[in-house]
Amino acid sequence: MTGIKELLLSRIRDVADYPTPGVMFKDITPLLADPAAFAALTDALADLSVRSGATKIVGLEARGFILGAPAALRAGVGFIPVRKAGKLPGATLSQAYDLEYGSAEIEVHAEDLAAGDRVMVIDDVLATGGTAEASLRLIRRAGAEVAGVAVLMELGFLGGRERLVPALDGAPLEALLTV
Ligand SMILES: O=P(O)(O)OC[C@H]1O[C@H](OP(=O)(O)OP(=O)(O)O)[C@H](O)[C@@H]1O
Ligand SMILES: Nc1ncnc2[nH]cnc12
Repeated sequence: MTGIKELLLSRIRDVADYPTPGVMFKDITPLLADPAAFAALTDALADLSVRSGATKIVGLEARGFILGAPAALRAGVGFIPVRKAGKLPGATLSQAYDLEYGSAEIEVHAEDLAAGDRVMVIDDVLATGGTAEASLRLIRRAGAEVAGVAVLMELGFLGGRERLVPALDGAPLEALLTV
């Protein structure tokens, strides 16, 4: 394990039975409160985005905003928020999906993505892969190309990678940590 992985892992807190019984919640707030860990994470995500040739970064609400926005600034590309339904004021594309603990619908401003864009999706956790998969559908429906998905942490036992890899169609799934 490299130094950065140890640092990031040490700043993620396990919270049992949150938000529902049986879920082990991975809380990234201690990592965000540590500027050295947050900077190392931002640099790693930005580096993956630059290497993938991404021209835009999509962040998935809400924790994907916290990680994706500084990574976009660092990478020198635009940041596009994919939000839970009903939060964006303009014309949107919508996609429904299932979560580890519920179901939801995400949206993007239709005008934010177009043919010629190459998009890296950033989020904190890959669990079942439902959120990320839905975001890939939105990106492609907008006419843009998927550069990859980059997450801080993959929960391997939930099978998100197996779900997402076919949907990625050859683009990389990068997880800085796997548990
Ligand atoms: O791989 P999946 O099973 O789709 O789960 C992963 C998603 O779930 C969490 O977000 P959540 O919807 O809880 O929203 P939040 O970031 O606003 O807390 C997490 O931040 C990912 O976006
Ligand atoms: N166990 C978990 N911890 C943190 N975020 C999540 N999103 C989905 N499952 C999660």
